[in-house]
Amino acid sequence: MDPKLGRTTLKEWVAIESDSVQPVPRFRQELFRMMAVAADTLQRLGAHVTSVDMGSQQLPDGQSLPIPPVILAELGNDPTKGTVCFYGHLDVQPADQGNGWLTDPYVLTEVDGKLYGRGATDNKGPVLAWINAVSAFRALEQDLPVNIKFIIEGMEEAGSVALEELVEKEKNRFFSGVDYIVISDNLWISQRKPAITYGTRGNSYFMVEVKCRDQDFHSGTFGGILHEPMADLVALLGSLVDSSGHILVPGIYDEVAPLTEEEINTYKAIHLDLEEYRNSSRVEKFLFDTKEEILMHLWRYPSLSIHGIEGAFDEPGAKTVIPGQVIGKFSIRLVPHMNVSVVEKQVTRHLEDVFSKRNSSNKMVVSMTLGLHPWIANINDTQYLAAKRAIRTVFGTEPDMIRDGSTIPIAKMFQEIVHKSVVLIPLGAVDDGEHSQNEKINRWNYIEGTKLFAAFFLEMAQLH
Ligand SMILES: NCCCC(=O)N[C@@H](Cc1c[nH]cn1)C(=O)O
Ligand SMILES: [Zn+2]
Ligand SMILES: [Zn+2]
Repeated sequence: MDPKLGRTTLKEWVAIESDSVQPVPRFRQELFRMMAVAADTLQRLGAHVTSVDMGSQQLPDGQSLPIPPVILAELGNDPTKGTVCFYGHLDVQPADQGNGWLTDPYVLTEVDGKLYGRGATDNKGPVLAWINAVSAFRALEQDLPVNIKFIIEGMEEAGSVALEELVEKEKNRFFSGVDYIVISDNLWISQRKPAITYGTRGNSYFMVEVKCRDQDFHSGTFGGILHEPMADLVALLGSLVDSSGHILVPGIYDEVAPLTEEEINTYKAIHLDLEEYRNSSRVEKFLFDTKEEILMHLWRYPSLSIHGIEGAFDEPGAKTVIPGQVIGKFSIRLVPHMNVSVVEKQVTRHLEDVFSKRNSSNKMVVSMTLGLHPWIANINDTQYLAAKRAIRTVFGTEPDMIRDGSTIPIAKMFQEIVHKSVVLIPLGAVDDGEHSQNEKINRWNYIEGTKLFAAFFLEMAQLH
């Protein structure tokens, strides 16, 4: 670490095992350490830093764990300048070297220009790139072209626990002077071409429980005389989506935004080598054959995925059990202008309808455990123009204007609560492997990404 500039390296950050997904005291300690290191880095840069106590988290097993603080930091408060707020997270997904990693996930390791390590791209690298960009102005003894704020959390991978309440609370204080919000927590759609993201899908996560009793049965003793919970559940799950990916819940497509010719042209403009995409994903055939259809079904149409069955026998071997109670888990990715509570009603009504036709004596309970709204931005907002110009300067090309099929709940929260324009400026390449084994960020992306953020500050200052 450079004591004067507060410069920290990605290697130091990756070495901190800030896993927020596994709720165990050791990782929580690491998360607290991570947030303390980040707060210290920002302080050394000259930022005014507040580490907000987020209280504790009640787990389903009765255990309580402390939530790492959220960092709110401010650099500059010149009223003649625009204020850009950067959101990032420093927690990571679990990583276990025994589980397919070729290097130690917590030791940043360079191989052929690729920096491997958990959190390298999601999201420690991009947070540090933003800090490095600020630090570059400091090193050159130049005034920052814009006022900068940071909101950095440590629980994103666990669902951003308690963050919405904090954003609500800080709406008229920390966020009052903010003009624009930048998030860099997703990927390009290509290996080399930069992108700007203007929309994400939402997600409604469902659990459907089918219960006969709270104990399993022997299938020799009871098989043939029971309404088996698993058979009910498989029928319920099988009623949700057909083999072409079309969702069978009545009314689910009613509110989906109509497709315009202009929108189709935006998909045509994106360069996506389908063959390369298919090969790198190691998938023999997708549901759709054209680039436009693939992009539309990832970004602007809903999809339904079945994730798992709790209580099912899933071990190797041939146990002759009839599970007494099972819980099916599935989710629907939502798109503009679908509504979370309408979807909840449609899904519940559909499952009740299918279940009632089975005349089963089991009990079925449907619950929506997560309702995250889709987000879409106005790409004519100033910061989109600034990001495009900065990309032209640093990369010498026009960006792909993309949406993301996954969900970044904080984007919609900022839009709804803070009422500020949000842009996603990803730095990582399509093959960075967020959440997967051997996550990496390319050295080139990390360095050019830092330059991109610095160029973005300058463009924002001109356009504000
Ligand atoms: N490329 C950004 C990925 C962010 C991400 O993985 N978000 C999760 C959030 C979520 C949605 N439902 C439950 N968690 C995602 O699965 O989209
Ligand atoms: Zn992330
Ligand atoms: Zn993630």
